[in-house]
Amino acid sequence: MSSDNEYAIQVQNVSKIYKLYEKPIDRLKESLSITHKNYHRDFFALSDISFNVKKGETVGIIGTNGSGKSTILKIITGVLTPTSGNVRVSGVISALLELGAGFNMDYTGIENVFMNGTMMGFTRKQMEEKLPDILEFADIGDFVYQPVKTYSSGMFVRLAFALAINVEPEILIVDEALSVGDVFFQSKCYRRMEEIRKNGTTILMVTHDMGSVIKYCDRVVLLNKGHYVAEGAPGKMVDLYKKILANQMGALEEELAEMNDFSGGIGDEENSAKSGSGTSDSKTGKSAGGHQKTVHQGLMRDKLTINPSKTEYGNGKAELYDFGLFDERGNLTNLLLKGEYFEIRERIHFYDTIQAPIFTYTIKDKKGADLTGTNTMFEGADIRPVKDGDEYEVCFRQKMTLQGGEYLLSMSCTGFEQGEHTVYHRLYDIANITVISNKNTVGVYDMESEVEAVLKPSGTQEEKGN
Ligand SMILES: Nc1ncnc2c1ncn2[C@@H]1O[C@H](COP(=O)(O)OP(=O)(O)OP(=O)(O)O)[C@@H](O)[C@H]1O
Repeated sequence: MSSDNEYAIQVQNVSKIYKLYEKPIDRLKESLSITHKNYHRDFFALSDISFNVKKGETVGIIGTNGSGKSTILKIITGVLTPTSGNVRVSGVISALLELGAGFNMDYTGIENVFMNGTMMGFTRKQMEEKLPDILEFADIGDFVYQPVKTYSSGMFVRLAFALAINVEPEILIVDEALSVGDVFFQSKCYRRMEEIRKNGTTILMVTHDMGSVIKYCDRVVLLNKGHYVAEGAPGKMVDLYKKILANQMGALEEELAEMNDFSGGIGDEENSAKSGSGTSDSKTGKSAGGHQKTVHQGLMRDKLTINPSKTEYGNGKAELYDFGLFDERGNLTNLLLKGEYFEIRERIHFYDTIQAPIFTYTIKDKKGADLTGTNTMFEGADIRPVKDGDEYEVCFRQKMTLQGGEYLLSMSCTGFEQGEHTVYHRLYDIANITVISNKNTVGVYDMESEVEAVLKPSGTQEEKGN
């Protein structure tokens, strides 16, 4: 049972409606109308959004452009008021919203630091104590004595972030700010965020960088066009988000319905992936897009360990009906040795004409971060147009250089139709790959360094060793 004080942020049935007028004059006409005639239409930037953030959690909000991410952050921080619903916040918020929010452009950097500190409830003395850390973190030199309107966007974000993160906030809210600033500053910010997160700060972040979402968030809320879609484990939510990006709304709804069948399952990694019948609907014999399926015998995939959860989507013009993973000795296996060559084979049946199909594979870690992958387009493979009834067999051959560990393999047949990226059939996290290694190096993969070390003892001739 959850008690109220376990939450840092509670968002309850929040809607934000903007009045949109066709012409500027309509606004005036409406305000002067004696009959109270409407000259506007209501636009729901947010429709009845509810979610909670527990104290100490790092939660990400993701969604396509215009889905309402910034709007909800602004409502939580009090910059905007909701049209209906309410937000309860427990703790001092430090927010890094869009560039410029909370800063007075005519004030110097230092003056802005003091002004924002006061707004957060700190005394001048407290801010004076924090100032050295803030300035050191921002590292913009004498510019702190200049009005912020003279700053480059990079300098501005350095100061704004340094301030937001060095006041030891109870709740830190970050909106996409990290995409500005150079790579060194970004990594410094992430390190600092990691520190304050370990100290128990609640973090709510909006970002389009799915790698950061998977790496830093405990939980993710997915919005679309102002509506709440789902919340749960980062890897799962990123997969749902990719469906929205690929316009696979049917597949998305199917998956959401399955997630909801597990009452109370949303937000729980294990429960949010429903056990299903593998990658195809074996009862109806239909492909993802509803075409009558061709039945294939003697499948490679039958000899592999595959994900029992339902993990497919696509418009049904193609079916990736079989795949295999072969080690250097030609064994069909999920087990590979680091350093050996291996093959990923895919067999695809087509139910329609496709001018330029693309075949792909991706390897992810357990948290859902893409580690590597390629496709026939990147590789410049000669792929011909296909028609109903055709089949393709594709083989990717490469060396396993990932460190020993457990990984997940996804694959798909995609393409472009009228310039739009189209997913014909995608199987994600369909099989595991276990990499066995007798020598691990640092990080996710091994660059297979060749080492040459030369000892030069004092007073002797040089010795060479490998
Ligand atoms: N002042 C406003 N008047 C009218 N519509 C607005 C206003 N501010 C935002 N909107 C609209 O509300 C919707 C949500 O905007 P918001 O900035 O919250 O989206 P977002 O998810 O943060 O998008 P992005 O990823 O592009 O930053 C958008 O369609 C936007 O055009």
